[in-house]
Amino acid sequence: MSVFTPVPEPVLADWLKGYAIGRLVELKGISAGVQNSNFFVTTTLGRYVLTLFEDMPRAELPYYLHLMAHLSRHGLPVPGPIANRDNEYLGTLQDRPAALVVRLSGGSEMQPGITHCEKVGAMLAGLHLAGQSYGRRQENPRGAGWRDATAQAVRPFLPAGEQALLDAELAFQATVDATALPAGAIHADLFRDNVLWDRDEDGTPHIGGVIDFYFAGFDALLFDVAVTVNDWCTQADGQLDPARTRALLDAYHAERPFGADEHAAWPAMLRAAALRFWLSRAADFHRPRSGEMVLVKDPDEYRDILRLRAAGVPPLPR
Ligand SMILES: Nc1ncnc2c1ncn2[C@@H]1O[C@H](COP(=O)(O)OP(=O)(O)O)[C@@H](O)[C@H]1O
Ligand SMILES: N[C@@H](CCOP(=O)(O)O)C(=O)O
Repeated sequence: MSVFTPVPEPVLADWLKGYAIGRLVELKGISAGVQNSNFFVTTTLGRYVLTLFEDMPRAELPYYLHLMAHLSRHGLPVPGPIANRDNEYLGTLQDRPAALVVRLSGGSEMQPGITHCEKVGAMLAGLHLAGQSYGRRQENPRGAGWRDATAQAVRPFLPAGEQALLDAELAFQATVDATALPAGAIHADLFRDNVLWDRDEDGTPHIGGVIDFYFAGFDALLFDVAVTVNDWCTQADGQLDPARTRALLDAYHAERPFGADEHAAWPAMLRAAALRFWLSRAADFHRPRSGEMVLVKDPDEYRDILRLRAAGVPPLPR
């Protein structure tokens, strides 16, 4: 469920007077998503998505909204935020920080093929290249500090075998210096449900939109590639699908070639990315947010992916 805070139509109609996007025609809650309250808003001038931020510190939100504006200005299919008549992206609605962004077309593809993976690889490289000129900096909110604190919180809930896996992985990651890798603004959650697909007239899929930048931050670009590969290129048994993995990485490499330091760090980054989602899912599973119905994703999937990546991975393209 994704509407934690209801918005009555008359309240929204009044709030929209602070914008230059016409009058409210339709308001509809969105059932996907787990973090915030989201609505489709149609006005006499266009189609938008309204987000009420439920748990996120207000001071951190401008980083995400300005990043979306920056990427959109660079021609990427990222929803541009809408400024109000005070020229601000961030407002307040129902006592929550709130923002409107452009509604993009398309739907997610949960069973991607080679063409999808190629396009996602090229898109991710585009995001990273455009992000290099983004002037703001905010650390990855799910970086090393969060990882260590979450591991300590979750560890007591895990069976002995999983505790051993966690301890070994934390010890391994402590030896990895990701700060030396090429870095910049990363999406950090480019899962299949955060890309919207459209079709060309001949039926070829193309990316209509990349959404959900609310885990973005400054970190190693290769970590973002690893997060993306672990979701888009993993088979049902947890192993990487060789053809999809190659398609995604080749397409990325063609836009932003991987360096020697990235070749060396690749196995560690795939493991770090798997650990990050094992931990967040395990935390949601064992310590759910109280008073809310939230979708909890399966932590075991990423525990198994972590085990498999630690056993060996194919190299990056050269
Ligand atoms: N700009 C957008 N254009 C079209 N649909 C969107 C847009 N932003 C969000 N959505 C829809 O809303 C859903 C939830 O958004 P998401 O950002 O993933 O929520 P949450 O932050 O709560 O996880 C998405 O799955 C998508 O269907
Ligand atoms: N992609 C993450 C969950 C993040 O939720 P989102 O709906 O905000 O993308 C996972 O799969 O664990």
